[in-house]
Amino acid sequence: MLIRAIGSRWQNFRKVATASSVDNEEIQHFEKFICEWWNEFGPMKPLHSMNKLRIPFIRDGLINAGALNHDDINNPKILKNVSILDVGCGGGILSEPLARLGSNVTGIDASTNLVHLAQVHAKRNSLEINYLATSIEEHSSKNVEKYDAVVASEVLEHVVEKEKFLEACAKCLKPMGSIFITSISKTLLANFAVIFLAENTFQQLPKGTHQFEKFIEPSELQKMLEDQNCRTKLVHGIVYNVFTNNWHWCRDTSVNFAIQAVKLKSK
Ligand SMILES: C[S@@+](CC[C@H](N)C(=O)[O-])C[C@H]1O[C@@H](n2cnc3c(N)ncnc32)[C@H](O)[C@@H]1O
Repeated sequence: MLIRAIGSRWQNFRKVATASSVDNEEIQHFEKFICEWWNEFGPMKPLHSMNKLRIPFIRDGLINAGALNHDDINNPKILKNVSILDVGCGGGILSEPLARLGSNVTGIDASTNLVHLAQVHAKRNSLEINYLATSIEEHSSKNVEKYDAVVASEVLEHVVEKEKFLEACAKCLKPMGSIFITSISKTLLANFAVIFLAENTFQQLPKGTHQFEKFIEPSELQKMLEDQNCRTKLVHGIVYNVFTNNWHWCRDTSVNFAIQAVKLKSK
């Protein structure tokens, strides 16, 4: 009885002490690959190849959500009037092409070392990106309704306290702004495809990158977004070919998926 009471107190204490979405073991895991982050054929190669799919997804999602001026549609810097927060930006694989499309990108990550890498890499490529080593909870406390779009790509499956994470993401978003998320579904098929095949068998991803318990089904994510006043606009399934390192859209969302949701105006 006493042990159970102490155990429950300890759990509550831990919840308060770690009142953040950051799992430090995850951050340490990603920092191991810092030297190879920008190697297109290295351990982060699926993130590099995923850009072919997720950049048009974000760009077209913003066009369809009416976030762009009509005059900008044919401009190579099509996103020039759009402010984007890239949450869990890592070394900047997604932030950089978004900045090349003209958008005003802020990238945040819980890893100071990865943010430093991102800063150095952007500078070398003459890109102006505002990178910050911080948590989304901290950032959202000072940047309420600041961004036209918030992106969290391949991050949610590494986060604890997903509701808190999404609440903070939504807080940073302007009303009628879009949140774009890509993640992994909590299904046995995803466990097999991502952990057994991609990680353990073909080693297309570093072993130990994913834990099944942290995956989330799109329907559960949609519900959490609704709770933050964000209405789902699009849900796509994504399939990764481990042999060709190519990503494709598909109907089936039971392994990888992408969601765009729009923050409604407050009632
Ligand atoms: C798989 S990488 C994705 C990086 C980037 N989004 C991309 O697609 O190129 C996951 C990143 O999320 C960061 N991360 C994990 N949990 C986080 C959290 N709770 N808050 C902020 N960053 C987090 C890690 O440090 C890592 O850089």
